[in-house]
Amino acid sequence: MSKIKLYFLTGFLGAGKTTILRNLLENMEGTKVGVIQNELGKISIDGTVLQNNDIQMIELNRGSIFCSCLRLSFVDALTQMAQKGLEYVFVESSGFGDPSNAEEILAATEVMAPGAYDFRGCICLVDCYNFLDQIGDSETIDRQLKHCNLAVLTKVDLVGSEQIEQVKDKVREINPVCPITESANGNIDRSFYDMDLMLYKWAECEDTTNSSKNKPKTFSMDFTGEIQKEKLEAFLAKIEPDVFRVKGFFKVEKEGWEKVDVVGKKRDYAPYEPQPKSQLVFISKIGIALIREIAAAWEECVGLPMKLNN
Ligand SMILES: Nc1nc2c(ncn2[C@@H]2O[C@H](COP(=O)(O)OP(=O)(O)OP(=O)(O)O)[C@@H](O)[C@H]2O)c(=O)[nH]1
Repeated sequence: MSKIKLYFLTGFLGAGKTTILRNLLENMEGTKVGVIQNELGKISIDGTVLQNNDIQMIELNRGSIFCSCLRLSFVDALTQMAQKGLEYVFVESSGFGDPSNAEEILAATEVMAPGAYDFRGCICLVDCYNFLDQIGDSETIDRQLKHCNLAVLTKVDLVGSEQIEQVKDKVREINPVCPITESANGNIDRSFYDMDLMLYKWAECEDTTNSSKNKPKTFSMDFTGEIQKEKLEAFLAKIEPDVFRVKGFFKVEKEGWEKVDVVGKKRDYAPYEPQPKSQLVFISKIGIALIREIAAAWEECVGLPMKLNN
C-alpha cells in the first residue's frame, strides 16, 4: 500500500491557513483525505468552516499541537489517521504553532504507525497584508518560517508589488532556501504536490517555543439575537488593538448570518449559513485584561446581554 502524503500547514494567526485548506480540499473529490485541525481556544471555528462529510477530521483544541500539552494527542491523531486508508493528511496548525520540533513528532509517529506516512513538507503561509506589522510581535513567526519547506505569500491581492518584495526580502532573511510562491484570494498553485519540498530544509530540529505558560489567552462570546452591523463594527474596532485575532459567526440585522474575521487592522465579513447562536473567539494580546476591555466595549457599543467564556 502506498504511503499517506502528509503536509503541515503553518503560518501566523489569520494568515489564511483555513482558506487555503478549503481551496485545496475543494479540488479533491474522490480522494481520501484526512485533516487534523488545531485551534488555540476551546471552541473550533475552523472545524465548523471545514466540515465536510467526505473528510476524516480530528480536532485538537486548547493549545498548540507542538507544545508538550498536546504533542502526544497529536501523535495519537496521526496514528488514528494512519488506519483509515487515506491518501492525504493535512495538518492545520494553530496560528501560534511553532513547528521547530516537527521531526520529533514525525519520529514518534513512525514508531506508532511504521511506514504509514510520507512527510511532504511544512508549508508556511505568510500574510502579505499584515506580516510587516506582525514580525516584531512574536518569535513564532520567525520559527514558522525557519522550519518551513515552502513559503506561500497570501493576500497578495490586497497589497502592491513593492510590499510583496519587502515581505519576500524578510522571508529570505529568515529562510534563505525555501521556495516562495504567491496566493491571491485564497487560491493556491498546486504545483507543490509534484515538488520534493524536503530538499528545501534550512534549520535543524530544535525545541519548540510553545508551552502552556506562553500560550496567548483566548476567550469566547455567545450572543443570542441580532445586532446592527455598525454596532458590531464599532465593537470590533474598539477591541482591535488588544487582540491578535477575532473569528466567529454573527447574526446581523437585515443581512443575516456573517462569518467574522479580524486580523490585524483588517475586518472581513462573508455571508454564512445559519448557526445555533452568534459566537466570537478572541485571541488576546493583553492576557486576561482583555475580558475587561471586551465587556466595556460591548456595553458601550451594543449594551445587550451576552456571555463571555474562557
Ligand atoms: N483578500 C484576501 N483575504 C484572504 C486571503 N486569504 C485569507 N483571507 C482572509 O483572511 C482572513 C483569515 O483567513 P483564515 O483562512 O481564517 O486564516 P487562518 O490562518 O486559518 O486563521 P487562524 O486559524 O485563526 O490562524 C479571512 O477573512 C479570509 O477570508 C487572500 O488571499 N486574500
